[in-house]
Amino acid sequence: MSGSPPVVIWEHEVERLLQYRELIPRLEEALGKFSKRDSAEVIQPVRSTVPLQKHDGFLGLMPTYMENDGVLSTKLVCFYNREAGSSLPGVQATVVLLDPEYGNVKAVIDGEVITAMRTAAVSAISAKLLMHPEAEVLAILGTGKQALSHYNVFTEIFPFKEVRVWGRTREGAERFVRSVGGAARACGSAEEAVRGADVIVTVTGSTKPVLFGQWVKPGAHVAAVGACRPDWREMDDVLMKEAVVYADSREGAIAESGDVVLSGAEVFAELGDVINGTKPALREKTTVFKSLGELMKTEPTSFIIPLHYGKSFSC
Ligand SMILES: NC(=O)C1=CN([C@@H]2O[C@H](COP(=O)(O)OP(=O)(O)OC[C@H]3O[C@@H](n4cnc5c(N)ncnc54)[C@H](O)[C@@H]3O)[C@@H](O)[C@H]2O)C=CC1
Ligand SMILES: O=C(O)C1=NCCCC1
Repeated sequence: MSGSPPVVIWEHEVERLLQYRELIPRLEEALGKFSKRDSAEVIQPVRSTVPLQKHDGFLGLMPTYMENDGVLSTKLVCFYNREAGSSLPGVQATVVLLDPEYGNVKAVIDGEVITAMRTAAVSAISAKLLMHPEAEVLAILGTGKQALSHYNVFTEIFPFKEVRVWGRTREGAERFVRSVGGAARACGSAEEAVRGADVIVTVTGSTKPVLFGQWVKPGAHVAAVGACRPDWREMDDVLMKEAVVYADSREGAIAESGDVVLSGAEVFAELGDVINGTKPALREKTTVFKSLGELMKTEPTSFIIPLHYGKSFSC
């Protein structure tokens, strides 16, 4: 195995192999394992970030080792501040799978679909755990790649009666609505999208708040995905201080989330703590899940390989 060149698995193949119905239970299990902080289960340090100052971006290195599962991988992700507007992509990712015994690279896998689907699947897990069970209205702020993957998984697994979308431009929101077949409503302002919503997803490239606590219905659940730098924001202090805050990784949120760092909000629990039953899911309260994407890129990667080889491949 160590002498074989790495297999390259690219976007369309990953798209063909990954399904939310398989991804979600695996991610729930992986989130639970991570929150136990048992080094034989998952080692996932906070990502190292290299600034790409000239290009207003960052390279994030995200290694994970799951010893019991024999899986070693790292994601390499470049992400940029494209707030000023640019046709270049905001996020580009690749996942590298290694043999933990030999140290050689076994696979190089496109990270675009993994990033879109894993991030949306974890937000959906947060909603499953924290939203009101009879939630009817979903609001999505943002109209990019994450907006689409979040729309796809949220409408696949929850019976929302209404989906509202807001983008920086009315045309952007209308284009998004057309792209999903018209089953959503484009809103003229973020406030219009959010007022009365039961679940709010923030997936913007903004560095300043786009979601304000005074608009948010008490008891609503927010899955906050953008603003993954310590000086970037998507939510204001009112919301951050009123809500009960959950994260995928507590250390990640404290180090990388401007919404947490600058508001001084406390991270109440990780999603994995709720899954493990060590912290409660406070569904009746206003809740914020702050997603940093810190973990679980390994999990989808590990099962793409056997799927790619028709289950007969052994890691
Ligand atoms: N938490 C996580 O695991 C992940 C977080 N992200 C972050 O999520 C956000 C969205 O990512 P993608 O959808 O891939 O990016 P994208 O570039 O496809 O979409 C970004 C969207 O944000 C909008 N936008 C940009 N500046 C804005 C502003 N000032 N106000 C309102 N809207 C604004 C754009 O018009 C566009 O609709 C980014 O901040 C990205 O860094 C992305 C991947 C994973
Ligand atoms: O996990 C990821 O992928 C990302 N996280 C935060 C910033 C953009 C990409």
